[in-house]
Amino acid sequence: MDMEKVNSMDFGEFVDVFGNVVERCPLIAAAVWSQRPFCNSEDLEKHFFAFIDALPQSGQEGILRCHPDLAGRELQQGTLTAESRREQRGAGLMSLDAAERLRLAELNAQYRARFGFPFVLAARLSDRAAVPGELARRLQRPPAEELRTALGEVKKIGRLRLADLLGAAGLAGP
Ligand SMILES: NC(=O)N[C@H]1NC(=O)NC1=O
Repeated sequence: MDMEKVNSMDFGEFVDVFGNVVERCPLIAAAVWSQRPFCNSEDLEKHFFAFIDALPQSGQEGILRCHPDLAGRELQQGTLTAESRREQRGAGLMSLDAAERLRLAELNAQYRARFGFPFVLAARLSDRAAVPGELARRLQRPPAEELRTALGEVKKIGRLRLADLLGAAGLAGP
């Protein structure tokens, strides 16, 4: 999909296509649409990230809270978004054994209790073997530092999702 196509999208189409670049936060795509035209994919990405950076802490924490746990209840219940499902499956989080699932559930709960938002990690850049160690490590960090790290992961996820969308031949159109 080229930028000309992106820049020609009406509001509804843009939000349909880019609404989950940030997990369950279509409001961000809705706000970014107003900034068009975009000169290239980096420019488009910059607007998504600038919106996140400009939010007060409560809004940034709200974005994190829109993310499903890794290997959590929504994965078990089949209620993940298509993007999250693909990412979690790719990292092997759909094939954990019972002990691994329990360990992650405990760590996720500890993390949420400490910071007040779920543990967020770009699953496509990690894997099932690395996630528990990374979670345990980040559990020890000071809250302000951890908020910055978690938002950095949201941006990594968004960058990969944008690349999928902009590279997708099926969406290129005539
Ligand atoms: N909790 C969390 O990190 N969730 C996410 N990570 C990812 O790569 N996709 C998600 O939904």
